[in-house]
Amino acid sequence: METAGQTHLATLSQLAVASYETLERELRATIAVLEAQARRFEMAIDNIPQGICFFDVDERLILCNRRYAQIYGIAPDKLQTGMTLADIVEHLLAAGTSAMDGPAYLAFARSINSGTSSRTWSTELKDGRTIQVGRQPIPGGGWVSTHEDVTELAASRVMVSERVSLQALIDWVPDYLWVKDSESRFVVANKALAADHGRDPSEMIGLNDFELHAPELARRFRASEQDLLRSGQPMVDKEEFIVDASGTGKWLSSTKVPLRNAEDEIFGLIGIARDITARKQADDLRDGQAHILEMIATSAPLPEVLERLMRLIESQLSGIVGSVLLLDKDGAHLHHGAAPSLAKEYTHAIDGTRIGPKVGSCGTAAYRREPVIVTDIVSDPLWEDFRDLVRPYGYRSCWSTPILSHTGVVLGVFAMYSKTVREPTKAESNLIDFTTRIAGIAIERKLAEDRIHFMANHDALTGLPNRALLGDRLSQAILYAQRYGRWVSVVFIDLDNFKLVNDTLGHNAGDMLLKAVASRMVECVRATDTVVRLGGDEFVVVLFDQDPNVDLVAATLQKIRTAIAEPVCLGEHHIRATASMGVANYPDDGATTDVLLANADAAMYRAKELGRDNFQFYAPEFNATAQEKFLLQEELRNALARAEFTLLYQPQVDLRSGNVFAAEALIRWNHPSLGLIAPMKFIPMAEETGLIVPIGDWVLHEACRQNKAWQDAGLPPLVVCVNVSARQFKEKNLISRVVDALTNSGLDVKYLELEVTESLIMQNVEMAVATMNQLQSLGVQISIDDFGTGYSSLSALKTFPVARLKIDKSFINDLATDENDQAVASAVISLGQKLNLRVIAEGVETDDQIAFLRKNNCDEMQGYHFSKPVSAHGIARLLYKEQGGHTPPE
Ligand SMILES: Nc1nc2c(ncn2[C@@H]2O[C@H](COP(=O)(O)O[C@H]3[C@@H](O)[C@H](n4cnc5c(=O)[nH]c(N)nc54)O[C@@H]3COP(=O)(O)O)[C@@H](O)[C@H]2O)c(=O)[nH]1
Repeated sequence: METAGQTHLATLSQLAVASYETLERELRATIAVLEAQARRFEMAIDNIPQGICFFDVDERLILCNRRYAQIYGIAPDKLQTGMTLADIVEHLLAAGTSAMDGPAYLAFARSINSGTSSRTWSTELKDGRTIQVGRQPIPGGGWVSTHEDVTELAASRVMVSERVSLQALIDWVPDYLWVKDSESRFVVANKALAADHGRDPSEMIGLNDFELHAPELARRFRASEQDLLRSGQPMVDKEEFIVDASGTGKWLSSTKVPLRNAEDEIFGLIGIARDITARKQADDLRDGQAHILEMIATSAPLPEVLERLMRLIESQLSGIVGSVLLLDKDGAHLHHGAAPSLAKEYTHAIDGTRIGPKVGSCGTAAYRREPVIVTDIVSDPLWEDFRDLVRPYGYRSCWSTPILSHTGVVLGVFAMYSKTVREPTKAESNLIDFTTRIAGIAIERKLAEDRIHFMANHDALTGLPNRALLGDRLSQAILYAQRYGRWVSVVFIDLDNFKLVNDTLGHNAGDMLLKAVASRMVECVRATDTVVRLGGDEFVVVLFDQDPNVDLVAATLQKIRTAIAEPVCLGEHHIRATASMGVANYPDDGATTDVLLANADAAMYRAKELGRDNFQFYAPEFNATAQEKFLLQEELRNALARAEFTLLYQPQVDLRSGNVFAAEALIRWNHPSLGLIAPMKFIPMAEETGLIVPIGDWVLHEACRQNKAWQDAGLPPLVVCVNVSARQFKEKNLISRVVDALTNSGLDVKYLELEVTESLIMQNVEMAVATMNQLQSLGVQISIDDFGTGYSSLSALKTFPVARLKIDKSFINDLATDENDQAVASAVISLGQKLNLRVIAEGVETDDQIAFLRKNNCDEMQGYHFSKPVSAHGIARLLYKEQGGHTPPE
């Protein structure tokens, strides 16, 4: 290549042969052209990005550009044409850019620039820059060199080579790893991350999130990263849920840290994220199970527990929905307990399915009591009858597991449906088994709670609501009545003489009677009414939403009364029960549950007082009666000390001779202000309070004393009969008390007879017979009072050491007309005859009754027909009269 200098010299040699003027003109023109060319050439050279130098064969500088001076830090004016290479090296050293010293640099330059071949090499300057130098020889000697600052390029080359090795390294990392620039573009991405997007790591470079993710997720990523780049705050182990490009939801734990350059400026970020979906699922499963167990422990409603359980398992198994079916009490039908994700129409369609050997997966699983895995509903014969039903919903496989109690009883079925034809994996089966067991615990617990609740609110014997439920039902009835202007009738019911049945026929018979009466009462009322057993023989009926009409209430009560009175068969006995009932109506007789119950109770007591087997509507004075009863009880406690008791005597007559042979002592209470009080009014009270023991003692002493007094007065000797109450009879020292009474009075034991009731004996036959034997061995006679009412059996009667049977008044009252009473009376008489016992009829008031008794060979009688109970003087008078003597003095 010709240099500018060569052209110049050639031109000058041509001009030497031309005429001076012409030549001068031409020369000037040529010089101008050449100068212009040279300027353009220099300008061009100055504008190229590389430094450039021309050297002649003598190592002298022909030309260099500004860039060259700039690269080496030499002032441009220092570089003059004709300078030697050594001069330039001097300038270079002065500029301080050379990394080598002068001689070394010169030697290096000369070795490089010698020869005729082209060369390229890099040199590193003192300031760290890398200069790539090219050398090209010039024809005829000399050379041209080019100089390019390749520092950045070198750096990126290093980076590229580093990146290549780093890529290999990070591709081993199973987590997602990436570097992004300040614009959130990927600079580096590892294989795991790239593979998720179906790419190679190199294809990720330069992409941003919007090119990889759905817009919403991309926006989320970008916003958080830009925030991080702005604030410089790293994001550490942030757990976030994303839906990836394939539509799969996954949990990531992400850490993103800003990247800074030497100037501490942020130019990008490095991120690492781990797919923690499996761990999250395990956590969710554990937390979910803990939550469900807590729900079970805290008695959360069963549907809520089952729904939570179902949602939990659905969150663990992809593409699966399920249901819990509960087995009805009848053990034959299935009803839905929870099916949050199953198509509602389908759920309804199979609700109430009967279990059986070929009833889809669930009905069959419950029937077989083992899991039934149907992988393809379309072809499995178990689904034959249900295929059309399920088709519209697209379920193809159904895996059903019976839910069993801890004793192995089927409680329901756990069903899982998939829209693909498949069977469960091992892991899925394990999870289903485990969840099914939890469902079993929840159901069993609910059943136990229901049972406890029922037991707490119901009577175990009759199954009726108990006192605990009464308050609730009554309150609701009152609220309803208040709102709609209706009545609530509260009926207190107490069976009459129930204790007698219990005592004489035993507790089993008593229980049977209570059950029979309870179910009859329930049949008499509407489903909205409530029949409650308070305990013992006490019941309450709450009549809900009543017409405000006493007659209608009375009609219901009469219905109950009639139903109760129907005979009940208790083994070999047929019992006719009766009840005393008291009614209080809301709102007239009370506004609260307590007041209504108290007033119905008072009315019931009134019914008892009025002879039982009737019902009474509450009246305010009943409470006054209760108050009165309380006061009377207090008076009774003092009556003995105040000597307010007296005895009347009722003669007993031999039916054949007509002679008085005995007298029954009957107590009276002569109250200073209340007057004469009948025993029926205070004896039960004395029994209740235990006062009967000292009172009975007094009667015994007084009767013996009086009898001895009659004898001492010269009257024909009589037997005095003294009633002994159950409480007295059970006293341990009864025998010694009797002995005391005889000793104190001096009465011969053969003139004392004790009357014990049949029911008293039947309460505890063994004990009664033992006590009666002791009395008999003393010489005291015993008669059985109220005979015929206590259900004593013939075999038991034979063992009783008694002298007389006393036919109860209730059988004598209608003796003339009632065939049943006649049958009982004649049976008792013939029984006495067979057992060699005397029989006395009590309550005899008419000639017809006497005629019947005589005709049936009854031995004795007592009753108003002959004499009412009379004073001791009255008896004396009677006996004198019988003797044909005069009336004794008072
Ligand atoms: N533990 C004790 N109980 C006693 C004592 N004194 C009496 N009683 C018991 O009280 C009940 C009621 O007795 P009372 O009012 O005295 O009635 C007796 C007779 O008056 C009555 N009676 C007798 N004959 C007739 C009649 O013809 N008609 C009719 N309507 N009543 C009549 O019967 C009662 C006697 O019954 P009973 O004892 O079963 O023979 C009563 O149960 C007494 O037992 C006592 O001191 N202690």
